[in-house]
Amino acid sequence: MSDFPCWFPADLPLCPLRNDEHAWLLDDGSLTRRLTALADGRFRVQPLDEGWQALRDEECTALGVENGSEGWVREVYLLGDEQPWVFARSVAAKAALQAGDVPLQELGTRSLGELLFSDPAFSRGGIELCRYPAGLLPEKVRQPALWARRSAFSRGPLSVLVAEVFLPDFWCRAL
Ligand SMILES: C=C(O[C@@H]1C=C(C(=O)O)C=C[C@H]1O)C(=O)O
Repeated sequence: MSDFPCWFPADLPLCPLRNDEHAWLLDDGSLTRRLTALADGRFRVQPLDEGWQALRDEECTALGVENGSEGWVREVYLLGDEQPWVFARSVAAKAALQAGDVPLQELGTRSLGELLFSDPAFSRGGIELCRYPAGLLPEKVRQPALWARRSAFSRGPLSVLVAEVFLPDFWCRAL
């Protein structure tokens, strides 16, 4: 299996998702809000890794910057009932972030979704899907072929690319 994600547009005519998977992966509202409701309020964001790093090539392509560009990388678990339900990796290019006023680096345990969805100036690009490579997941939740989605939230020159991998404990609760 490849160790980089092969994203494809979610609106392909032959979408391979089951209906219940489709309803979660293609919902374009705030995932934070939906998970909070599913967990009856017992939802929180647990930061795993945050910092300036070289972005992956597929991320640079999606953000329209040169391969090898630096950016802010934020990896978190979205926990429901204290279980990791979603692994999320959000990235933005350094130059665009430093030129604007979006405090991605200061979020900590605050949900990025709250920030993005509270600012109507952000618009969301199309959703892409993939079976996420196991090797890119934290060891605790590592397994092959989990469904993931990604989309970019843009405001002026800034794009924040958010990838979300839906973990088995989530599907146990959601289905
Ligand atoms: C994009 C959203 O934000 C969520 C919250 C994140 C965070 O705090 O880092 C990351 C990705 C999302 O799962 C959302 O709620 O829809």
